[in-house]
Amino acid sequence: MIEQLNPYQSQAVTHEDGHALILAGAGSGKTRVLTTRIVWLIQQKLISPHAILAVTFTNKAAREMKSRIAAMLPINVGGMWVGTFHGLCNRLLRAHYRDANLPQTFQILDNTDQLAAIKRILKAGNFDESKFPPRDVLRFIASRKEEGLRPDAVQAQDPYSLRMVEIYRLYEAQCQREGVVDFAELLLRCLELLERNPVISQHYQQRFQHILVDEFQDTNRLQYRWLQCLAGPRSFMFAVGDDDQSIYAFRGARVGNMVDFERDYAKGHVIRLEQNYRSYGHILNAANALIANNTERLGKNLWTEQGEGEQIRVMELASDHEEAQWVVDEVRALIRDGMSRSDIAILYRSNAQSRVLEHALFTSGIPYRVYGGLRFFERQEIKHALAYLRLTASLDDDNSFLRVVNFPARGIGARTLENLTDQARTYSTPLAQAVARVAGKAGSSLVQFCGLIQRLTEASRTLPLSELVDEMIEVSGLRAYYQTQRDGSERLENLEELVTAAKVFEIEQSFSGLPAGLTPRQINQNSPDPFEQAPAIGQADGVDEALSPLVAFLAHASLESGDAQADDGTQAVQLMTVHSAKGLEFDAVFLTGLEDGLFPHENSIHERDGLQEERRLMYVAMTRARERLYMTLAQSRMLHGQVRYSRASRFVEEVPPEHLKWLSARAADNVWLDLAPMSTATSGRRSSSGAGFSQGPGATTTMARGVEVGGVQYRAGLQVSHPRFGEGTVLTVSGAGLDAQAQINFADVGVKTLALGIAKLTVLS
Ligand SMILES: Nc1ncnc2c1ncn2[C@@H]1O[C@H](COP(=O)(O)OP(=O)(O)OP(=O)(O)O)[C@@H](O)[C@H]1O
Ligand SMILES: [Mg+2]
Repeated sequence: MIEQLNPYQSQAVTHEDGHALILAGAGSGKTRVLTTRIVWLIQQKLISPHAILAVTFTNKAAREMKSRIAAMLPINVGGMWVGTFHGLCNRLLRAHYRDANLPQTFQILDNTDQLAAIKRILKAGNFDESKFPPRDVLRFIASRKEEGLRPDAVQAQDPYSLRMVEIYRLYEAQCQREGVVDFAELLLRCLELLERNPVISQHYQQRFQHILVDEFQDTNRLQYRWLQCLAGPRSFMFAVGDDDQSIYAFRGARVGNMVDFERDYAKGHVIRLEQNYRSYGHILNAANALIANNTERLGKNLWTEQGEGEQIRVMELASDHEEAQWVVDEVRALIRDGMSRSDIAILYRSNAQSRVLEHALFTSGIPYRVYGGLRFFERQEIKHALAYLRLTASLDDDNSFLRVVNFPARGIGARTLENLTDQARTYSTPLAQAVARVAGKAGSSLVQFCGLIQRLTEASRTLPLSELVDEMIEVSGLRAYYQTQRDGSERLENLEELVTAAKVFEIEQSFSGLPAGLTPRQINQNSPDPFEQAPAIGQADGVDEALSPLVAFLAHASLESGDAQADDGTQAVQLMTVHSAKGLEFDAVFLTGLEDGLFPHENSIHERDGLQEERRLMYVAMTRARERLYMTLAQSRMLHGQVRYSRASRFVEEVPPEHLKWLSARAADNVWLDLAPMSTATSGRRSSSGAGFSQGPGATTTMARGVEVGGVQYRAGLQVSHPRFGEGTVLTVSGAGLDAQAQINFADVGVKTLALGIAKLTVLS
C-alpha cells in the first residue's frame, strides 16, 4: 500500500511526531494519503477504528472513504466516525440530546423548510417582507450562527440590525419549540454542547486519538473551533488542504484556518506534495497558468509525469440549446469509443443551467445523474405536492399538515396555527384532530382545509394514482399558485412530471406485481432493466402487496429523495455544479457555460476577492479532468426567464493558447454582443439562432459620436480590416473602454458585432 506512494506521500501517511498539515495542489493524492493513513494507523499502529475521527466534505466522499477502508481492512466500517461536519454533529447531538436541550427525535430543516419557518415568523410579527426579505433573514441568521453568535451576542446598533436580531431571536424560540434545527444550528449546538460539558468533551478527547480532516481549506471558524474542542492533549490532528481550492468563502470558509492550523498545531510539520497523478500535461499546465493570476497564494508547484496528453477542446455555440445538444453528441461519441458513462462529468457554475442539459440527455436516452443540487423529489414544489399526498394517506401527519395548511395561502395565519398547536398539545392529539377546537373564522378555514384533504382521501379509493395526483395538484391550488409565480413555469413542469412519475409507477406495478415502481428519470438511469430496484424498495420499507398504491408511491418518493440511492449512478453520466465536483475526478469533463457573467459569476466580477474565488472555482473545475477537458460556451442563453447574450469567459482567455484547441472559431475574434436589431445579420452562425434576436435591453448605439479605443477613433463609415473576416465598414459604435463595441458590415461575411478592445482590427481609411 505504501510502496505505491511517492516518498512525500509516504512520509505524510506514516508521520509520527505530532500533528501535520499537508498542503498540496489538486490531484496530488491528498485524499489518498488521508485514507491510506487511516488504514496504516489501524493496521500498523494498532489504533482502534473507534479512536479515529475523519471529516470529509460531502456524504459521497465519506462513503467513498469508508468503502476504500473496507476494501483494505477486514473491519466493519459502518460504525466508524467518518463523515461530514453536519453528519458527525448530528450523531453527537442524537447521543447527547438531553444535554443539548433537544428532543431525541429532533428534525433537521432544509433550506426550504427554513425559509418557510422564517416567513411564518415575519408574518406573525408583522414584519414587512419587502424590508426583511426571508432570504436575507436566512443569510443573516446563518452567518451569525457560523460566527458562533446567539442573538444576545450580536452587536447591533442601527434599527435595521436590531430588528434582524429580533427576528433571529423569534426564530430560535420557534425552532426550539418545534424541536427542529437547521444546518448551521447542528454545528453551533454541537459546539456549545462540547464547550459547556467538560465531561462530554473530555470523553471524546480521550477517545479520538487521531483526527483527520480533508478539504481543510474550506472549513469555517466554527468548524475549526469544533475540531479544537474534540482534539485532546494527546490527540493528533492531520489536516490536508489546498488554498487554491478554497471555494466556500460565501459560507464563511476561511483559508486563514490553514495558516492558523500551522501556527496552532503543525509548526514545522507541513508536508507539500507536488506531483499530480490525475491529469495530463495540457490540462494541468492550463490550470496552473490560470490560478497564477491569483494573488496571496500559499504557493506550490504542480507537475506531472504523464506527458502532455490532449489539448483542451473549446467550442462556442449559438445558444444554450445548441450547446447542450453538442455536449450530448460528444458524450455519445465518447461512450461509443468505450468510455464508461460514470467517467464522464458535465459541470456548470449554477444549478439553473442543468435543466437544458438534463433535457438533452433525457431525450437522447443517455442515463445521467444529478449530484448536489436538488433532485426531483427534493424540489420545493414536489415537496409541497408530496405533503398533500401524505396528508391524503394520513391526516395525522403533522409535518405535512404544517407544510401545506397555508400553502398556497388560504388565510390561515401563524396565530391560528399556534392556537391549533396549543389545542393539539393540550389534548395530545394530532393537529388535524384539534381543528374542531379552534373557533371563529380561523376555525372554519381549518375545517375547510381538512375537508379538502378528506375529499382527496375519498378520491384515492377510486381514482388511479396518476389521476389522484393530477386532481390533488388542481384542488390544492398548487397549479393556480405556480401559474401566477414569476419562476413558476419550471415548477409547473415539475408538477406535471410528478403526474407522469405516478403514471409510470402504476404501470410498473401492474406489470410487475411489485409494490413499487420507478420514475422516468430512474428508468432512464437504470436502463436496460428498470425493474432491478423495485424489490429493494419494497423490502426497505417492509411494504407488502396489499399496500395502497399511494402509500407505496410515497415510500418510493422518500427513498428517492434520501441519501440511500445517491450512489447507484455508477453507470450514469454525472451532472453537477462545480462546487459539488470538489475532490472528484473523471476521465472526461465538460465545463459548460463559460461566459462572462455566468462564470465568473456577475456578482463577483467587480470585486477582487470575488473574482479570485471564481478563479479558484475554475481551477477546481479544470483539475477534475484526467484525460480530456472540454470547455463550451453559448452566445445566447435563456436564464431565469430572460435571454442573455454574453462574451466568452475571461477565464478562457487566461489559459495560454497553446493548451487550447478551438473547435469553433476563436471566440475573441467574434464577440457577439447584445446590440441593435439583427435583421441585417447575414452571418451563417448568427442566423441559426436568429429567431430569438431582437432589440436587446439596454442597447444603445452611438451613431454620430465616435469611440476611442487603443488610440484609434472608431466611428460610423470607417473602413477596417479583420484578419479573418476581411474588409468591412463600421456601421455603429457604442460603449466605452472595455465595453466599446462596433457593428461592422464585412463584405464577405456580413454584419458582425465586435468588441473593439479585443478584435484585431486594422484601420484602412
Ligand atoms: N502515488 C500515486 N501513484 C498513483 N496514483 C496516485 C498516487 N497518488 C495519488 N494517485 C491518484 O491520483 C488521483 C488523485 O488523487 P487524490 O484524489 O487523492 O488527490 P487530491 O489531492 O485529494 O485531489 P483534490 O485536490 O482534487 O482533492 C487519484 O486517482 C489517486 O488514486
Ligand atoms: Mg481530495
